[in-house]
Amino acid sequence: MNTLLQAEGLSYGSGDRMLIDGIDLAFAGGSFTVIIGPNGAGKSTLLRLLSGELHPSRGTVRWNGESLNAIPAWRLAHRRAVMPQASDLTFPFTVLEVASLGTQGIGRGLSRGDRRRLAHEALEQADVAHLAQRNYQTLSGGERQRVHFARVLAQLTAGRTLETQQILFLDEPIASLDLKHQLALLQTARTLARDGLCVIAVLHDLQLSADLADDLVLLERGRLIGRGTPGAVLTPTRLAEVFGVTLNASPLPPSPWRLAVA
Ligand SMILES: Nc1ncnc2c1ncn2[C@@H]1O[C@H](COP(=O)(O)OP(=O)(O)OP(=O)(O)O)[C@@H](O)[C@H]1O
Repeated sequence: MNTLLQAEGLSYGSGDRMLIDGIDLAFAGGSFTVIIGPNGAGKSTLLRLLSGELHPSRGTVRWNGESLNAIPAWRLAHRRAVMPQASDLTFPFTVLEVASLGTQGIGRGLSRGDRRRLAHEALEQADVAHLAQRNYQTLSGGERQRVHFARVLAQLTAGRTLETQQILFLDEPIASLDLKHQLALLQTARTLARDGLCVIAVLHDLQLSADLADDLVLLERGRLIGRGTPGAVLTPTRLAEVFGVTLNASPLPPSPWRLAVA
């Protein structure tokens, strides 16, 4: 594996509690990894540590061998985009302005017109171009989520004018989306991974995770319980122990969804 991002002995504590405890993980370009685990397992905390948004209490995160802490914020913004779980904006931005935020200060040799075009294209990719002039604050939860997906897509496209290796971090990106848009967003992420991007997402839907991910990272109480292909990680024993659910035969029975996302 051609490692792009590597976490070693990664730990994060709050008070006397370890929210992330001694995790070693490596991620390569061109891969789609999904972090799974029960509520409170530490998935968002891990994502924030890997993206450089949080600083570890112990351990390191390295980008191509270079400590994440040593990379200037502007360069990091070209290398990785983060779609957080919730993104409330207190300012009455239009949808186009929110998508354009992704390109602000990002990219080399881009004119204002180029940035606007990138934002528009990203809105189209996220199926919210028809809302471009709407006040973001008046949108539904799912529409807002799609606008933020457009924002990170625009950021990555602008960043590619300077950086060829990039990571997209997605924290429960489909939580508010209807089925069609869940599949569309994940399909877009998967296509980006096929084209060389490293995609790291937190998802709760184990079926979709198994269908779409190259590999899964399973967390429980801040610890790494499993890492590998969906078939290797989602064993009946683990599903019972970690999620408290039982399955009779195959860990993940055939689903009609699989046809749609193949
Ligand atoms: N700043 C903080 N201070 C104290 N505890 C925190 C802090 N941030 C998160 N936690 C706790 O750490 C644990 C892990 O939180 P995290 O949000 O990473 O979990 P998660 O796996 O993403 O959960 P969910 O599936 O519910 O979104 C939770 O028990 C949470 O209450």
